[in-house]
Amino acid sequence: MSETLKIGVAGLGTVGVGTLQLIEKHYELIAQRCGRPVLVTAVSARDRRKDRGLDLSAVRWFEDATAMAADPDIDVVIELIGGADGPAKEIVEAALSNGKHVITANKAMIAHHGTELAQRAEQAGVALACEAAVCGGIPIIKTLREGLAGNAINGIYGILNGTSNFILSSMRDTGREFGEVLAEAQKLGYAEADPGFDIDGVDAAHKLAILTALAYNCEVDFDGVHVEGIRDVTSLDIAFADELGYRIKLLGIARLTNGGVEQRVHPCMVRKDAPIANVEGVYNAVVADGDFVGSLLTEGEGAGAGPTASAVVADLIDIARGVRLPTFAVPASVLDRRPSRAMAEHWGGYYLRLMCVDQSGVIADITAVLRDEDISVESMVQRGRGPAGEAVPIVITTHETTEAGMTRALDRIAALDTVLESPRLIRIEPL
Ligand SMILES: NC(=O)C1=CN([C@@H]2O[C@H](COP(=O)(O)OP(=O)(O)OC[C@H]3O[C@@H](n4cnc5c(N)ncnc54)[C@H](O)[C@@H]3O)[C@@H](O)[C@H]2O)C=CC1
Ligand SMILES: N[C@@H](CC=O)C(=O)O
Ligand code: NA
Repeated sequence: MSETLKIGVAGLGTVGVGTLQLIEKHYELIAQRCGRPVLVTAVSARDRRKDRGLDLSAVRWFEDATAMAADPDIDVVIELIGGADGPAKEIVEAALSNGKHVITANKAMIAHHGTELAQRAEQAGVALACEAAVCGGIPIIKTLREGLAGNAINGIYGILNGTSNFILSSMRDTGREFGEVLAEAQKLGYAEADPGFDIDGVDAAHKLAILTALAYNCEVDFDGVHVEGIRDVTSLDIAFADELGYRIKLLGIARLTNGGVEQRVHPCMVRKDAPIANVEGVYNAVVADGDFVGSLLTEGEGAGAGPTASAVVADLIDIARGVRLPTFAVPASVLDRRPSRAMAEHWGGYYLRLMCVDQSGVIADITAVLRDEDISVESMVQRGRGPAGEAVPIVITTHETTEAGMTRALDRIAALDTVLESPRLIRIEPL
């Protein structure tokens, strides 16, 4: 067997601990598959005294992870700290400039600096691998870069955030409140250090920006993603969706447009019988439509220690085997720049929920605004009879129309005296 591959791991939280456990448990299996032993010889985290249930007695401890990244006795640095900038980026840059391969689960960093870091890795002749950064255990980067390499990708969409899918599924199935389910996702190790990234759609947008670069050979453009999260999705909307034959899912969607690319993350109404509607809990799924392969759905756990460690170690095994692949589907130096399509140009159906005073003329006023914007109503439901002055929900679904017209209509509807709360809008996605 050839020489041992020596690993330094920065960050020993959910993913770091899971990765060390996997490498320890499958030491023999990994050595067999790589034709050489793979050993964690150094680690760095914030608190040395913390009990992580790991035996670190034979491993060098670095207080300064950047020093670890520069240590001549380490071949591969695994960055599992998180954050687009700060220590994580410094460590990765130090590792690359010292000629070390890097593996990272850090989607925020790749979404913001992926093109530049991949170029640095290529110049240094080392790997920068990030399978764990997108959809945890699903090998979606490998799928796009390798398995579908012969296809032009017509479109790609998916459930890209485990925490928000867990919240939406649990709210629907158990009637539990948003906050309570989020706390459980945090306890299970699914959520980001700042869970706002999960529930406001930012984490899904990080992943979508990476998938777009892989699918369309373009630079990673996080700022080009339209982002909305699930904070405003209520149990009432979930119940109305069910009644109308839909489920609410937070989706990331990317498509080529004329000369550009459309990238959007927002809650969607999807028909209950669509495969993606039945992906529940912490599971993620990605549907890629290739021109020769057709539609391909991959599904698996998108967060948590085990699935994420599985992806980290898959990258590690590639490196140990001597496989050298670019971070994206083409070398970073030849990635194109593609302009993003504005959300105002979106064309689709809409679900609107309005909380209105229960009096005559209300519906006529609302439909008059929709008529003025040439928006055609598909269905309308009013529930209950409220006591005088109390709000009752009116739910409207529309045929396809423009986002710009819908935004103008909603501004006027929100200003009506009989509409008591901000209107809720959820886009209907025909998948
Ligand atoms: N938790 C999950 O399910 C998944 C997480 N990720 C990503 O993996 C990365 C790590 O996530 P988690 O393990 O959940 O986070 P975590 O918060 O559980 O762990 C972070 C670790 O980094 C250490 N750390 C912080 N600053 C440091 C520094 N300056 N030097 C050395 N260590 C430092 C902390 O002590 C802690 O051990 C993040 O980029 C996250 O987005 C990716 C996929 C799934
Ligand atoms: N917080 C993320 C973790 C995995 O990327 C999620 O919930 O999906
Ligand atoms: Na993955």
